[in-house]
Amino acid sequence: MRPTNKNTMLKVVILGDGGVGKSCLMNRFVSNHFDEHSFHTIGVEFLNKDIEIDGETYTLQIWDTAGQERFKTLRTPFYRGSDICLLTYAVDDKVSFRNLSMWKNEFLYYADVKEHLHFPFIVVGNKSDISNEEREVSQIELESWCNENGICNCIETSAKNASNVQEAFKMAVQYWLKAESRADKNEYSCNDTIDLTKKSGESRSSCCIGATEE
Ligand SMILES: Nc1nc2c(ncn2[C@@H]2O[C@H](COP(=O)(O)OP(=O)(O)OP(=O)(O)O)[C@@H](O)[C@H]2O)c(=O)[nH]1
Repeated sequence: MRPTNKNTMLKVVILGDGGVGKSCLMNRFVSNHFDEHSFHTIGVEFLNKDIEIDGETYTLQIWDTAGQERFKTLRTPFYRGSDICLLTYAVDDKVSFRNLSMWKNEFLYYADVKEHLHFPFIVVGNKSDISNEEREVSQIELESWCNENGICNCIETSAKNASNVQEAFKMAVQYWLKAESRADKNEYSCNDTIDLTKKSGESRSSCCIGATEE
C-alpha cells in the first residue's frame, strides 16, 4: 500500500463523451469557476489540486481528456499510471450514458490496469441542474448500470451550480483508499450493491444523487 501521507499524489483521469462537461467539472473543482461557453478539449489538459480527507492531504493530478472520437490517439497515451477514473456522462444525453461501457473498456485497455475488477471507477452523471423535461437518464438507470458493471460509486453533479462536485472527487479518493486497503488484505469484494431507494446512512453504497453541496 502507498503511504497515505501529506505527499500522496493521485492521478485522476476524467473520461466521457465530448460535451458532457469534463473540463467544466475540473475547473469547478480546481478554481470554482464555470464557463458557459467551454471549448472542446484537444488531447489532454491537467491541473493539480489538494484535497484533505480525514486529516490527510492528497494532491490530485486531474487529467481532462478530449471526448471526441477524432482525438482518441491523443488522449489514450495518458491513461497509464492512473489511480482513479471518473466515467462521465450528461444526464440530458442518453448516448453519452450508453457510451460508458466503451469508455470503461478503452480505459482498461490503454491504462494497462492489472486488477480490472477492482480499479476505482466512479460514475459521474453531470448537468443535474437541467429540468426534468430535459433529463434523459434516470437515477434508476444509473443505479442499474453500476450494479451490472460492478461499480460501487456513482454521483450526480452539476459543474454549473457546483452541486456535488467537491463530493465527487472526495468520493473518488475515499474509494481509492478503500481499494488500496482491500488490495493489501486481498479482500476483493464489492458488496456495496447500490440501492438508491435506501435513505442515506442506510445504504452501504456510495451513491449520491441529487444532493446539493455548495
Ligand atoms: N447545464 C449544464 N451545462 C454544463 C454543465 N457542465 C458543462 N456544461 C456545458 O456543457 C458544454 C460542454 O462542457 P465541457 O466541459 O467543455 O465538455 P467536455 O466534456 O470537456 O467536452 P470535450 O472537451 O469535447 O470532451 C459547455 O457549454 C458547458 O457550459 C453542467 O453541469 N450543467
